[in-house]
Amino acid sequence: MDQSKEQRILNSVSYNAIKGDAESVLDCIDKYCSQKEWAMNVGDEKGLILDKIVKEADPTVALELGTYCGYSAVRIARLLKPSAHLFSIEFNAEFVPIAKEIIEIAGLEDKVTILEGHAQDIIPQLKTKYNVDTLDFVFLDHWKDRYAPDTILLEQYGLLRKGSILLADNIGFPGAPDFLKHVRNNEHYECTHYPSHLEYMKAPDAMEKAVYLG
Ligand SMILES: Cc1ncnc2c1ncn2[C@@H]1O[C@H](/C=C/CNC(=O)c2cc(-c3ccc(F)cc3)cc(O)c2O)C[C@H]1O
Ligand SMILES: [Mg+2]
Repeated sequence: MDQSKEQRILNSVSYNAIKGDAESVLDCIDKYCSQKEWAMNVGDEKGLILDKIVKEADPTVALELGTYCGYSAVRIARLLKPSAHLFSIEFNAEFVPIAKEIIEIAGLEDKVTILEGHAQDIIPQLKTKYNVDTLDFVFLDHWKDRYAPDTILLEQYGLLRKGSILLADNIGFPGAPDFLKHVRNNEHYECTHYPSHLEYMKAPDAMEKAVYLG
């Protein structure tokens, strides 16, 4: 059975990246996905916006929805302070081992825990099973129609605190209209829009930051 695109991305990282060097892992994936096979990583341009918001948040506990190959997990985890941790939720059993391997090549396996399952099943367990109090930063990059319901779950399970920062990918394309409707014109959120471009393409895209006000 020939390999998947995600397996080919891992092969490229495993062969070309410098072990323990997160930047070289990111560069390798960006190079492969812009020159060989497009893939839905947040990419280098929107990645700079992600970096900026993560640095601003300086989170102790961060959550990512939609690990995929682990590109944004590496992007986030490389900026975390020693005591900080990233939980990343992924339900596709094919992607989990690939992401784990890519995160390990980046030398960040101690900073990231991949939780295998559907976000709607895992979010309710974060406090009880994973000893999370509240989340300082959340990166939403999973199925776009899940952004809104999963944000509401985070609220309902008391996982957001005054100042928790949500950052959502693909607000431009494929778009997440329900999420935007939920956070904009909502007294509990302060939103900022970041126009950008689709990963590895010229097409427009955007990210939205929504700070929870309590
Ligand atoms: C609910 C839930 N729980 C756990 N994992 C979940 C989940 N929903 C998706 N996931 C996992 O996240 C990943 C899914 C991400 C969805 N992202 C996308 O569909 C996506 C699509 C595009 C795109 C742009 C232009 C085009 F022409 C075509 C596609 C670009 C992107 O940046 C994307 O994130 C993988 C999946 O297994
Ligand atoms: Mg995305």
